[in-house]
Amino acid sequence: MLKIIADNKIPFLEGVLEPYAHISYLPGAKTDASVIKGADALITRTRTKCDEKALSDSGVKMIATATIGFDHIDTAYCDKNNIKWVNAPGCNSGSVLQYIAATIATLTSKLCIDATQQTIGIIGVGNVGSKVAGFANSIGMKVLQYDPPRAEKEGREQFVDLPELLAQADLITFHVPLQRTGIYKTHHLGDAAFFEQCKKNAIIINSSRGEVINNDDLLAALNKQTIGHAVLDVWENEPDINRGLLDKTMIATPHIAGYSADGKANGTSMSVQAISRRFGLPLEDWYPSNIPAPAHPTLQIDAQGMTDQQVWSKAILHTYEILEDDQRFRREPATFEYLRGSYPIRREFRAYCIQLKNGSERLVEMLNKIGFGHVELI
Ligand SMILES: NC(=O)c1ccc[n+]([C@@H]2O[C@H](COP(=O)([O-])OP(=O)(O)OC[C@H]3O[C@@H](n4cnc5c(N)ncnc54)[C@H](O)[C@@H]3O)[C@@H](O)[C@H]2O)c1
Ligand SMILES: O=C(O)[C@H](O)[C@H](O)COP(=O)(O)O
Repeated sequence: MLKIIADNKIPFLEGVLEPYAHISYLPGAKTDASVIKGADALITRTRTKCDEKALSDSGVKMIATATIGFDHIDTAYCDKNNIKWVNAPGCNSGSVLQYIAATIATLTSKLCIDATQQTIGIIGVGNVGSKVAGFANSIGMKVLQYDPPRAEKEGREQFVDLPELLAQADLITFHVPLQRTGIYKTHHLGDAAFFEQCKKNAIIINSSRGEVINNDDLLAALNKQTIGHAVLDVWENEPDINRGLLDKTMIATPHIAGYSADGKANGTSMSVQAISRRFGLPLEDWYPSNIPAPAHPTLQIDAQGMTDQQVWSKAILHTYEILEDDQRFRREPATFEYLRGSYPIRREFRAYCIQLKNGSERLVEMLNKIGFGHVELI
């Protein structure tokens, strides 16, 4: 019988593959060579290091990671050794969008900023970055996009170069993969020289990978007030993060930007479907049917006397109050992995209905563009 090892923190998976495979659920960080030996396939998260040390002599034929990022997989080793690997492109991009939207709603309110007067610089415009660009456009921000691999393929028209972005952007948000080498290297893309080129009050947001920013340089830039603020979901050396940097951040979370239930369901189903295709199982269309509904799926807003920004902020923060994650984390930063493993159910915008009293067609269109499931004037 097919033997599969799956990370025990992948939701919606239990019971699905059991009719066709012997499946063991193990903690991701402890899934090493000693337990992998003899398995045909792995279903992982980012915490399982899939490298030569773990895989050589294991017999593993396929690795499916239920995540967007795949920097925990030595893809060159896998390719050379005929181990098929797949990630789950875009699976939780809607969740990261919700994280960025909640960040913008929170910051604009805290700092009394009019979003329509702000320029956002997006570094990496793939699945997540393009959703962030669409959101920023829909709330009236000016958007600058930096993505050299795309610019090379598609032409430079919709992209700027990095110095231009850094000179103009009030908010800078990273959505690149972690690449340690090569012409498109992103490791420590955010370093001292990068922060020197930013506007003095620039807000840096990182929800991509911790190592994309040199955390010591970011802390120094915050201390020297070379930049204004930082919002971090990802950190160098997780879970043992730089506590000095944590203290200086405006919003801090333990790598949960992609943790919506929707994103996890997408990731799990993409992994199951890929395993199914590889091993000929009848689960090629499988998708979880048990995603919990939001506690309060309908929100009524009386827009009388409110600005558009107040309305969309209220709608966004109803779905995701990001400061609750921030506070939980700051209270006990040492519980980084526990907070991730016990993350509450969060549903994305599409699971919500917004009823607008005294609203306008313009606001309805804006909320629809943001991605709410249903928006109506009442
Ligand atoms: N915090 C979280 O929970 C969370 C959730 C999902 C994804 N992520 C991470 O977010 C990142 C983006 O995810 P995605 O789904 O948008 O990935 P993606 O592959 O769809 O897009 C990445 C984009 O970055 C561009 N890029 C590559 N090298 C670049 C460089 N040197 N400079 C600028 N742009 C460059 C690519 O051309 C591509 O368009 C990944 O690192 C992923 O692991 C984090
Ligand atoms: O790459 C991704 O998809 C995200 O970073 C994801 O949220 C990582 O989750 P993990 O596997 O670490 O639980």
